[in-house]
Amino acid sequence: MVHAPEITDYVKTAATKLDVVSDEVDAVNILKGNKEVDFAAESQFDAEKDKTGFRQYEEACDRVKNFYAEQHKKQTLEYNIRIREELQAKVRASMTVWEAMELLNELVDESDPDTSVGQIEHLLQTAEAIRRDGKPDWMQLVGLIHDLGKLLCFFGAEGQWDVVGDTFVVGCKFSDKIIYPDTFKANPDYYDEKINTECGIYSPGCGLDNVLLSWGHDEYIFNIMKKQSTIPKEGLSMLRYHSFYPWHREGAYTHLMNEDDKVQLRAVQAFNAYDLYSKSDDLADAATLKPYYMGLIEKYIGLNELEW
Ligand SMILES: O[C@H]1[C@H](O)[C@@H](O)[C@H](O)[C@@H](O)[C@H]1O
Ligand SMILES: [Fe+2]
Ligand SMILES: [Fe+2]
Repeated sequence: MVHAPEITDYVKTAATKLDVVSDEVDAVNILKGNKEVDFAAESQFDAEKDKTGFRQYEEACDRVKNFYAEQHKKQTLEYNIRIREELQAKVRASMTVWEAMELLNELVDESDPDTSVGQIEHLLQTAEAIRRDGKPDWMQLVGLIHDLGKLLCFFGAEGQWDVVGDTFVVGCKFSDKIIYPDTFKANPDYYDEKINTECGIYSPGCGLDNVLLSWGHDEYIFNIMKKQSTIPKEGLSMLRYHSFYPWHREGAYTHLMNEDDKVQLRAVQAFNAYDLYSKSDDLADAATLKPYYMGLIEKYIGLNELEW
C-alpha cells in the first residue's frame, strides 16, 4: 500500500527543491500549527558559556586516550554486523525509563573528558537546559533519555569501547575528522581495499538512514525508541546522531547525505549544545523534577516496562 504523503512531506519536497532547507523547519512548524519556538534554531542558553574548555582531546588524560585507541582498533564492519544480529535476537531486560535512569547512574563513562557528575545528573541537566529555552516537550524528553543506551554496559558489552565515545561510519574510509585519527591504523578495515575508499560499501547520497554507524549507545537507544515510542523523527535523529561529532560538528560525510539528512543535521546540532554545554550547569534535583518528567515519559513512551 502506498503511504499517503503528509503535509510535512510536501513542505519538505518544496523546500528542498527551492533549496531553503534552513527555513524548512519553520515552515513545518507553522503548518502543524506549532506556535512554539523553532526547536532547531540556535540555542540561547549557551550564548554566554565559555566553550573553550570542552572536548580538549589532545590534553585529555590517559584513560580517555586508551579508551579511543581500543575503540578505533576494534570497531570493524564485521563486528558491527555481528553485534546488531546478536542484539536483535533477544531481549536483555524489562525496565521502565526511570528504572533505567537509576541503573545507569552506576556507570562512569571512560570516554568523557568533561563530566564529573553522575549520569542521572547529566540527563537532567541536558533536559532542563532544553526546557528552560522553551523547546518542545519531546525534545526535553530526548535530553532526558539520550544516554540511556549506555545501559549496554550492564548487558554483557565487551567493554566500554562498544558503548560510549564519539561515533563514525563503518564500511567506508575512516574520516580524518574523527578524534585521534591515527589510531585507526590498528583497525583491519583500514587496510581493506573494498572498505577504505570514500564511499566504501555505500553509494554517494545514499542517506544516513542507510549507513552503519559504529556500534554504541546512540544506535541502541535509537532502535529502542524507534520501536517503543512516538518521538518524532527529528527527536529520533538526536538520539541516533548525538555522538556523531565528525558529522554534526566537523562536517564529514556530506557525500553520503541525502536531502532529509540536512534537516536532521540542523536538529542534531541544536540538540548538541544542550548535551555538551549543560555539563557545567548547577546540579538538578532528581526527586523534585521526577513528576514533571514522568508526564513526558507517559506521553511519548508510556509508564510500562520497555524491552531493552
Ligand atoms: O565521551 C562522550 C560520551 O560518551 C557521550 O555520551 C557521547 O555522546 C559523546 O559523543 C562522547 O564524546
Ligand atoms: Fe552520549
Ligand atoms: Fe550526553
